[in-house]
Amino acid sequence: MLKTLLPYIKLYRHYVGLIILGVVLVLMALGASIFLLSLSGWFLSATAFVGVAGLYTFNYMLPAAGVRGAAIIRTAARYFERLVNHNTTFKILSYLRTTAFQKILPLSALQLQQYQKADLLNRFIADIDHLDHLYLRLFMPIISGLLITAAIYFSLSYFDQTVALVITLILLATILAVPLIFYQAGKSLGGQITQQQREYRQSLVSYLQGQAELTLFNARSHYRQRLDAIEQNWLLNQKKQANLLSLSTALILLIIGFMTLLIISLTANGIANFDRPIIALFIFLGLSCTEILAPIPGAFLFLGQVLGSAKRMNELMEQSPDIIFPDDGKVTDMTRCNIKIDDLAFTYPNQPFHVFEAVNVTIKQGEHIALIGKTGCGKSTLLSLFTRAWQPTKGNILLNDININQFDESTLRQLIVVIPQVITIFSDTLRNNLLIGNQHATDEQLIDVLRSVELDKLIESRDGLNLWLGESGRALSGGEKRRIGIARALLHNAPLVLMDEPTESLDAQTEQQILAILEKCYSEKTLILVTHRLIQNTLFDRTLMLENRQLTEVSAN
Ligand SMILES: Nc1ncnc2c1ncn2[C@@H]1O[C@H](COP(=O)(O)OP(=O)(O)OP(=O)(O)O)[C@@H](O)[C@H]1O
Repeated sequence: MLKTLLPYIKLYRHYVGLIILGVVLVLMALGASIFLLSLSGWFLSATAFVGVAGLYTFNYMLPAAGVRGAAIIRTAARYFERLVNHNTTFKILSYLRTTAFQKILPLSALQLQQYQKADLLNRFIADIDHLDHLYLRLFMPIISGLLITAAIYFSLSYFDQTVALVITLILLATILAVPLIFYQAGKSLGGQITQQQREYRQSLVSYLQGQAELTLFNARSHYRQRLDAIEQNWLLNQKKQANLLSLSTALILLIIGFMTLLIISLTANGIANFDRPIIALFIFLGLSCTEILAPIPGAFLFLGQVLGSAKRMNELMEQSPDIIFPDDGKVTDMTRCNIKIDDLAFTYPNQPFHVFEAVNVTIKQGEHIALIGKTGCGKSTLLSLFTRAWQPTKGNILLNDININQFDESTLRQLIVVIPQVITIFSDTLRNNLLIGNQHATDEQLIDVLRSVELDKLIESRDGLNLWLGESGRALSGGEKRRIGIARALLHNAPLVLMDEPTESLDAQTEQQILAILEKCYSEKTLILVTHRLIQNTLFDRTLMLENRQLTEVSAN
């Protein structure tokens, strides 16, 4: 168990200061709460004992001030404790998400292929969220519970050693033993809930995405029934978990009740040389211990779920990338790029057929190539070999006469810019969507680039570069999204431009406009543009066709 959780516990070293502050605030809130209830109990019974005669002799002011002070400290400490501990949790979670993302980023397409997108998303959202239980629900209540128990022992032993020892032992036994019982009770349930949540999310995404196919093949209601069955089982297990949680609360109340009875019987004959109201102080203190014990069984009840999530995250994060870039790669002229493809062959793993074999071609610096071929002939695959998303089965790709395996990652990324088929627009401003192309670009450069791709109208709006593009760029047309893609590529300023069907599904007029923009902006760059049909345009110097696993030249424009 510790081995599974260790990577996440280690993260806490980055936040030691905040964690100590959190523990101090929890202790203050708990301490003030216990002090408040015990003092109030003593105060009430002390005033009852002194009766009317006490009006002139009893000092009401001091305990009243103590009660008020403790109430104020409790409220303030609880507020700041929530603030600090939730803030720390968010920081830990965001660090974890960033670290996890950095770990999976270098994984090859082959390694990522084993995970469904919905599964990856579920790991990033639900599994990482579960890990916040570790800090907020597990470590914090246990650590603060043990520390406050020690404080109770030392304070009470001033009044009576035996009662102090009994209360401390009951508290310690509950803090240490009850969690183990509920951990065992909830372990397999937690694992099942994590698994069912994952299964449900994946199936739901597939169900929503596959509506058209499911309807066409009359499989919608069958699939829906399967989805409902998973949901029912998931809800059933959540109900069992909630029942266990209620049982744990009942058990804690039983322990507190038992402890209170024990305190009454031990203190019935008075405590040492102290007045009788001190008995009330002990009883109320016993009752207030509910605050220490209440969160503890619940923490361990969810531990099974936390462990399940930690295992799934570990599995993802422990992978090492199978495509390695050298640290000290070769250097080259970053302003130009010629290409030599030498005897290149590629087969997807576990597939019986080559996508292509023995591909040989030389492309000069500044040449513009149209790469055509039927759907599924391997055009996108060829482009993905340039970026090293996949490793060729045989042969080499050379840029500026250097094998791409010999460049470090940053050099290769600076040499190549890819404009994919689908341009991803983030739910962010126009500026931030463009800065993806070059983090250091100035506003002037962004505006120039937008003019080059004829998107001036976007900056003419009231918000200018702060224009909010909305989720997936909903406010933009298909053609405008492609232009944003070209604008990003222009900002990246790489000498080799790879474009995957940039005019697919656009009308003929917009297609011509986009090609004109490419001709204007990329006259000096080496360009390979993938399309599945022949495009007659002055942009292209040559057209290459991928057919029957071979690359052949079609014609010179
Ligand atoms: N990850 C993968 N694993 C296995 N086979 C794949 C994978 N990706 C693509 N393929 C297969 O490899 C072949 C080439 O696919 P690719 O996407 O490169 O074709 P394409 O020419 O770009 O097609 P389109 O014009 O439709 O985009 C296809 O038969 C496809 O089914």
